Amino acid sequence: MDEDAPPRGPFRTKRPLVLASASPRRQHLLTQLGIYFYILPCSQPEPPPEPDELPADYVLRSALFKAREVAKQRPDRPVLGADTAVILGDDILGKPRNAQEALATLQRLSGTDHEVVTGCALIDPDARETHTFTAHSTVHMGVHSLDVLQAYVASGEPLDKAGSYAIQGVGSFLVESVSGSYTNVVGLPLHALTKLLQRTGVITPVEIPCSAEPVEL
Ligand SMILES: Cc1cn([C@H]2C[C@H](O)[C@@H](COP(=O)(O)OP(=O)(O)OP(=O)(O)O)O2)c(=O)[nH]c1=O
Repeated sequence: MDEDAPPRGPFRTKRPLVLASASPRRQHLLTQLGIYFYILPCSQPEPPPEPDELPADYVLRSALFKAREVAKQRPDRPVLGADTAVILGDDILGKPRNAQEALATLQRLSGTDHEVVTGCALIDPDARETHTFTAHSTVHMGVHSLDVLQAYVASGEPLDKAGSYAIQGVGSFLVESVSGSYTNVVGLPLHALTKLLQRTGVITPVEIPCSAEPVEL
């Protein structure tokens, strides 16, 4: 990226970060904010949950794992890792292994409330600090017939999504309501993340020339 490039949104990127993610959704979420970043997915498979590991502890551990693996390759830049899981009862639901598992998951989620938790880890080499946090959202799924769920699975969208659905995609029809951050369900809690990126100087608000006329409300 051209680090002198003009800002594309409300933030100027002062320290381009490395996004340790292969998720097109995470890449899109940062891009839509106009934040400049490099993409360097973690080449190692994320660790599975430990027995009885709390969901928030797991997604944090997984996000840290991804960030630390990529930071080994880019020790000079801030590195952001993230991990999102759908929690139903005591089960941590990641991405389905196949269409059958995706359908079974969606049948379990139908008509219920479930949690979506995302862990984020930002490694800041300049400050020699690692920042971590989790964000929780509650999703209420409507009741859907087996035929509809089978047709949704056949679309292929569920196969690379935690919980076997994409709230931002075709799967939006499944969701009756969300409490908490919507972007957290997609894969990055942008409200909390942009606060952290500002605190660490990765981004700053774009300066508005004082000559700019105030917007007539
Ligand atoms: C619940 C939900 C998940 N997802 C996606 C976001 C993530 O890409 C994926 C969660 O799996 P993750 O393991 O968090 O991420 P990933 O494997 O896709 O990418 P990486 O590990 O390289 O960062 O599910 C949606 O796109 N929409 C949704 O509504």
